[in-house]
Amino acid sequence: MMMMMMTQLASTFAGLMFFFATFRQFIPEEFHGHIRRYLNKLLTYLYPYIEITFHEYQEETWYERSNAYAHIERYLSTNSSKFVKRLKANVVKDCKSVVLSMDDYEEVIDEFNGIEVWWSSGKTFSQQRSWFSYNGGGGTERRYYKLTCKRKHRDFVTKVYMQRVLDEGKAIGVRTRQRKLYTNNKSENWEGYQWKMWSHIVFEHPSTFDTFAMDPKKKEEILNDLRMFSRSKDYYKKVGKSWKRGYLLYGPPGTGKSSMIAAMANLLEYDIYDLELASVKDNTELRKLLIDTSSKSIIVIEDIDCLLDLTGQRKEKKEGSEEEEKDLTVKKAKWEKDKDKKGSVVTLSGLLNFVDGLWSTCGSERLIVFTTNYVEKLDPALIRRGRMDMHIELSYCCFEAFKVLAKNYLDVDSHELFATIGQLLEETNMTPADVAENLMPKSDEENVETCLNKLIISLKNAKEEVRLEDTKEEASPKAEEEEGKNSEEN
Ligand SMILES: Nc1ncnc2c1ncn2[C@@H]1O[C@H](COP(=O)(O)OP(=O)(O)OP(=O)(O)O)[C@@H](O)[C@H]1O
Repeated sequence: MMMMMMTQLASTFAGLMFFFATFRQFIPEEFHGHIRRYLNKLLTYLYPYIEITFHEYQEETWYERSNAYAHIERYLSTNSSKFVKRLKANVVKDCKSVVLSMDDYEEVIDEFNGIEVWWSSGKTFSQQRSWFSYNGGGGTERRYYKLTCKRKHRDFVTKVYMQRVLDEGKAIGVRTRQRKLYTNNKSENWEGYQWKMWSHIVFEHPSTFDTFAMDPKKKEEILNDLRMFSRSKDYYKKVGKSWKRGYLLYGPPGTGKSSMIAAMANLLEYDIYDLELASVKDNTELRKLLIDTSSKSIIVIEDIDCLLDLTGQRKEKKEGSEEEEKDLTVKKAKWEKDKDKKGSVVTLSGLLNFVDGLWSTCGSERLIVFTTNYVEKLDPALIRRGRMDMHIELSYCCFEAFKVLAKNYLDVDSHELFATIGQLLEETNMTPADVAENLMPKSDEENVETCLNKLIISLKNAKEEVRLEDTKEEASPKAEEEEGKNSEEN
């Protein structure tokens, strides 16, 4: 109602201004100044309000949602939703709660320190298409909030009241934030109804550093590094570095690289962007994806070794074991097939720029994590300190790591079979994933002892397999020698 009245007053005044503009040529020049002054006075009398508009996307940063808009949205959802007639509902936290916000073209009155302000929501349409808010009809929807207050309260509203709205909106955002796991879409789908560069689901991985099995000293070191990073905003500014840090996680499959990334995200309360490089067409697309990531996030590129070998820019290639080479060949073939199917031409230099080029400084408080099973295959330029600041080796299960898994899976801190298991873990390699699988009870009949015994049998089998393998390898050169001798004699 109030808004309607104000709109009518505004249009009355606009009519007067139009009248003045149309007939100004018939009015002597010397009266123009006076008329304008009187019209301004009349404006203050007829329409003693000011309006401030907050757009969802700023013109100059079209790719970035305005923080102010998001803070206002949350503030209004929390403070005013009970006074609004039409609401929009968002279901959050695994369908357990509903967040209500003002629907388009709704109005609400807010009061602070005895001063009233009026908020309204609306949207405009532009013919220009963008990646963000496509309305399906060839144009773009751009939402905004409009704040109206009395002209005499301008200073109070713009300084004190608005600061309160932004601070409260930000705090609500921190309290209710649902963390997200993003994956990149193919660029053909970046324009179109509801399509964006990244799709997401709610991130609710249970992995934490408490449940993560590794040497406790190493774990503590990583925890300290992460905590230090997250509170070093000022330090990074002081030393002139952008606030980001690179982690290289390497080790055989099943040693916990993905679980550690989830634990990192849970510790710091960051979102995860899981970047599938094979779907990225070229370096320009890679940069656009980077720009569209938010702060407080972890950008993950898994199996980085595949990409680098295919670009043919690797400086140094070390031979791995036969099995490793075979595994890598299979992975590369799969990657190449995906890449060809999706037409990806991301290069090493594109990736280096992604990690620490000029564009990488947009946003802040970001971790970039590469994972690989073959660290020795990587281009040294990619993993030098400064790009990948911390190199973390995730390896086969040691006794300390086993104790964490025994606690997680069987809820035991000690047992008489622990000594045997400790001994076997020293003598043979088993990944934490395999140890965990053995420790997990598969039926009600399985108890702590049966599970520990299951693990002992698996460890013994693995040890025996290695022994047989070694004996075969030792025997084969001898057999070849014998064969050689025999053929010479014949
Ligand atoms: N260090 C660990 N601590 C606790 N659980 C682990 C650990 N490593 C592996 N696991 C268990 O094994 C499963 C597989 O591990 P994960 O996927 O993290 O390994 P990965 O190193 O990322 O493997 P890949 O290289 O094949 O992607 C996890 O779901 C987790 O349950």
